[in-house]
Amino acid sequence: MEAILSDPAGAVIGLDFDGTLSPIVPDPAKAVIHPKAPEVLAALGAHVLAVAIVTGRPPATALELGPGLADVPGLVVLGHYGFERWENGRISGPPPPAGVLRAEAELPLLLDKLALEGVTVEDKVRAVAVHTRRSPDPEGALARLREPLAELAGKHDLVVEPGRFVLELRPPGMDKGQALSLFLAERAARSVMFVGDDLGDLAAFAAVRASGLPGVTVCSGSAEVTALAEQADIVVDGPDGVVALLHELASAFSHS
Ligand SMILES: O=P(O)(O)OC[C@H]1O[C@H](O[C@H]2O[C@H](CO)[C@@H](O)[C@H](O)[C@H]2O)[C@H](O)[C@@H](O)[C@@H]1O
Repeated sequence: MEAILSDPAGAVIGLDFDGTLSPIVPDPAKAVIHPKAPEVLAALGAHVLAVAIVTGRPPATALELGPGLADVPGLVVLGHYGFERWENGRISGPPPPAGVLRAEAELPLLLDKLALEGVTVEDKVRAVAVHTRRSPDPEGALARLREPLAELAGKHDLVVEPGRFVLELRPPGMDKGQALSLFLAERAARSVMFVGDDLGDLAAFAAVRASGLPGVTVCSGSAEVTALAEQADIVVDGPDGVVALLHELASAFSHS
């Protein structure tokens, strides 16, 4: 934190979206960014080298669920775990892999056979997520889905990314760690902070450590995920705690 405070112009602030900037809600389509997050990110963006949102969401969805984010100075959104990038109003990325469409086409039959109530599918074009949060037994449904979804993913050259009551089928070859490492190198960052809440953020924590830069890892804590808190330098209380921490940082910058 010392390095970030003394040289903000060299700092990259990386943040996850769901569970970090946006409180967890039962329906993924109804998630919305914490009302104070865009303003505090804009305040930070005015001082640091870059603010980067590194998320499993498509960048366009993160921006849609986060009105005001597009105005954060210099914001970059590394969506789909880094496969798709939004910057200066433009989205770039490789073509979506064919395997996702094929796997998605097989999902209805697979889910019918398992007869799991309340399991929902989120089509993200470059990935497909199977959610159990709205099932009467979210943990049980997740356990019954693990093996068949791993088989389906393997058949279509995809990998399974586990998250908070979700299993996501997505292409291999990129994760939040790689996305963050590439971004730090591209910007010649001199320090880094990464804030996350879920298992997919462990790779970004590892990238902070592997970068060799002065870095700090922050967990947006929840009762649902404990593995990340164990690896974090700082644990705060969910998105409210994240916004409070970012606010403190922005205030420190504006008073120095
Ligand atoms: O990398 P992230 O920004 O954390 O995105 C990970 C996944 O988040 C979303 O699902 C999670 O949030 C939902 C809304 O609060 C919640 O209903 C769900 O249970 C969580 O798993 C999103 O829907 C996925 O596509 C993202 O990959």
